[in-house]
Amino acid sequence: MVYQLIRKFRWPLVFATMLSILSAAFSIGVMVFLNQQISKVGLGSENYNIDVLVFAFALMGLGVFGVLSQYILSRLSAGFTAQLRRFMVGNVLNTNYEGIERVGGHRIYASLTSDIRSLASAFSLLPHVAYNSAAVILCLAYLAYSSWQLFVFVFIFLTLAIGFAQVLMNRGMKLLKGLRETDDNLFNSFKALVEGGKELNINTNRKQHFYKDLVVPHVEEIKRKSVHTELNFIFIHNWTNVVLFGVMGSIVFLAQAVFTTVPVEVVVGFLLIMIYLVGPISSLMDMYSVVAGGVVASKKINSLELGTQTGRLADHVDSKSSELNDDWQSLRVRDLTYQYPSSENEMYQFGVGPINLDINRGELVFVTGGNGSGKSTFIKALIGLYTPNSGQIYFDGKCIDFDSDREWYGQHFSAIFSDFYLFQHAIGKDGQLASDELIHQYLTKLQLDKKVDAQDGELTSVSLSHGQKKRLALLLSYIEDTSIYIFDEWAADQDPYFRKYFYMTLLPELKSKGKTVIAITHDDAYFHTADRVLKFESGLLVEVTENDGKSVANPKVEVVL
Ligand SMILES: Nc1ncnc2c1ncn2[C@@H]1O[C@H](COP(=O)(O)OP(=O)(O)OP(=O)(O)O)[C@@H](O)[C@H]1O
Repeated sequence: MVYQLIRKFRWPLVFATMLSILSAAFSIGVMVFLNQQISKVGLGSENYNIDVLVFAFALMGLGVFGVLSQYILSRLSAGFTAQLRRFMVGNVLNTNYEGIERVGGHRIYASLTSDIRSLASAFSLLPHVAYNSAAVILCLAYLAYSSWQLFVFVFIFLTLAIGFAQVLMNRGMKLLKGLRETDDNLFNSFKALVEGGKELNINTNRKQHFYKDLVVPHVEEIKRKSVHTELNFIFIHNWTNVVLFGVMGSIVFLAQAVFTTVPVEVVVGFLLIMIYLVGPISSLMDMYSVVAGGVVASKKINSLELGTQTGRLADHVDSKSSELNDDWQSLRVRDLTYQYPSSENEMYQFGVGPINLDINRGELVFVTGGNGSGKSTFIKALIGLYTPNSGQIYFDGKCIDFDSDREWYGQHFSAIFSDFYLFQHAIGKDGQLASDELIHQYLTKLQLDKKVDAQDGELTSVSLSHGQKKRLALLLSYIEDTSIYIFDEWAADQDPYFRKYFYMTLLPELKSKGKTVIAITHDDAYFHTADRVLKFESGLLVEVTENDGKSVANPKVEVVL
């Protein structure tokens, strides 16, 4: 994913790099020019005015190309970061729910924040890397030109020194990887800190345990690993300095004892360039930690495999591909099974099915069963949030292919899960924000008109009780106006009055409009209002009770397509 993005920016990156190299060439040019001028000190120069003009021109080039490359670079870096954010969010949105659940919210959040930052920093350094590399290469070329004997010595010395630094660099990469892994744990703690705010606030023992046994060990581990990693890069930095000054000292001593034929001004020029080289080489070594951090971040983002489950990788959000089937008449489930993927933390893998079931247009179906019997799991597989391991779902005879039809098929459902998230914008079937008038009608219907208002399709307040929030979620579902409604224990938080209103008025009303309702519920007092009650036990559909009271144990459905 990151590689694709870098490819997208390759031409502006090449342009900024070229400008950086030009800027480097000018700075080396100034150095070389000054070096040559030193030899004229005390002798006078015939071309004095021309020399001053050339120098002024070189300074101008240095400034202009410097500013230009830095400006293009900052624009490029901001553009890359923005594109990376869009890419990441787009790919999270285009990733199957299963994939999101597998990765875990905290890991996605960690990537959205720390990995994007690390990558953007590394990306913005690329032209600086080019600048400094160019400076080093040009300097070495000039050194070779001024004295090949001294250059051969410098080259061998530097090659050996870089070889040793490489060992430290590889170690640094490993340390950075380890450091990044601990970030995920810390983000998990941050998630608990925010989401478990109430529980932590009320319970001092829990607060203590959370702080001392969960957060502090993670923070300390990060501190320890950071110091360790930093120490590695400090070694690299100082090793570089020692090597460079070592080379300079050796040149001076070798010039006295071995290379006695090399003129003094060549040795002085050589040293001048070497002193200049300290800057670019040290910068390159310092940048290595940032670039390596970017490589680690890129690998981390790729390991999430966002968007790859759907085969799409994009900086946009997929939209409905074709017209919905609003006239559908039957939804048939055949031998459907779904098993959660294995994980280290789970004692066993829960699965549902094989399940056979026919649901007709306009039916009111209740799903019941003990906690953990698989009701929600089945519903998630039914509506395409989970991909069944085997079996088929036929929507009006069309066998749903979860690779190509998932998006389209999912559009026929509006769902309120027990752990729902309440969005503030009401979006209609046409994808547009609903009119405030329509929102008001539903606010009145759901007895929230005194608490909530609407402005340009947005609910003005969602600071409500949990039961009231669920009513707002119902309002959003109404406005979505799909043909199938899924309610996962919707009435569980409602007062007796509203619970009755839900079962006796709202659900029959939806049915009378031709909507199909599948509601997970434990409210047996209202089971008689449903057309059918499906009972789950240990992942299996064990009983179907028809509204005439007829009960069918272990129902087998005739396959009629
Ligand atoms: N994300 C998950 N990963 C792995 N296993 C899961 C996951 N979610 C649920 N399970 C397993 O599936 C089983 C059934 O969960 P499910 O949510 O379908 O039950 P349910 O019938 O809806 O229960 P409840 O009435 O308590 O909501 C659980 O006991 C659990 O072992």
